[in-house]
Amino acid sequence: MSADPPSDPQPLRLEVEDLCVERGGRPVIDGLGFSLASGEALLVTGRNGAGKSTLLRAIAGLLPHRRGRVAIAGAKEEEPAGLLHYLAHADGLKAPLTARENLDFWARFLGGGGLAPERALERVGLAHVGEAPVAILSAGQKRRIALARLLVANRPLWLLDEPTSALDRAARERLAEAMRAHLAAGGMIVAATHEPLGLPEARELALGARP
Ligand SMILES: Nc1ncnc2c1ncn2[C@@H]1O[C@H](COP(=O)(O)OP(=O)(O)OP(=O)(O)O)[C@@H](O)[C@H]1O
Repeated sequence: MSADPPSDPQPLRLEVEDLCVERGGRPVIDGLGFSLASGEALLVTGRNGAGKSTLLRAIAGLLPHRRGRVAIAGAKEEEPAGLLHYLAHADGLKAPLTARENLDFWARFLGGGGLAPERALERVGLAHVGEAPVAILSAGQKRRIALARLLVANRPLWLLDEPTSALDRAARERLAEAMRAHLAAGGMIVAATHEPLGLPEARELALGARP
C-alpha cells in the first residue's frame, strides 16, 4: 500500500486554535491549540473517553465547536472539509456492494484524482476479493478496504481514528508504508491511536481523561 502525492503542491498547514468542543453539554476539548505543517504527523493519545475521536470529528467539520478555529492555511479555500479524508471507527462501507464498487463510489464522491479502485485494492493486498460483496469479508479485510479509500482520492489531510484496528501485522506494515509515503509527498496526518503506528518522527498530543 502506498500513496500518490497529494494534488495540492503548495505547502499547507493545519491550524487549530483555542478549540472548545462539547459532547452532551459538557466540554470534552477545551482551549486546545496546535499546528501541523506539510509532511508532519500528530498522534493523538489518551485514555478511553479522553476526547480523541471528538477532536478528529471536530477537525473534519462533523461536530460544531463552541469556540475556536480550525483551518488549513495555504490552501485555496481554508474550509478543511474538501481537503481531508476522515477514517472513522466505522468502515463506512455498503455491505451489499463489492469491494471495488465501494471504492468506485468513494472515488466519485470524494472527487477522485487518486488510484483506480483495482489498483488501490492491490495496494492493500486485496485484489483477490475485489468482486466479493463486502458483507462476506472479515473485519480486517473491511478495514483494509476502508483504508484503500485514502488512495482513490488525493487529499492532503488524513484524519485516522484507530486506523490499525483489526489489522494483522502485514496490513499494519502496509499502512505504515502508505502513511510515510503520504508524509514524504507533503501530506499531513492526525491519527488517534492506542499503539505505535510506525511513524517515528510523529509528534504526540496526549489528551487528558475527563471525569
Ligand atoms: N454522542 C455523545 N453524546 C454525549 N457524550 C458523548 C457522545 N459521544 C462521546 N461522548 C463523550 O465524549 C467523551 C469523549 O469521547 P471520545 O469518543 O471522543 O473519546 P476517545 O478518546 O475517542 O475514546 P476511545 O479511546 O474509547 O475511542 C466521552 O466522555 C464520551 O462519553
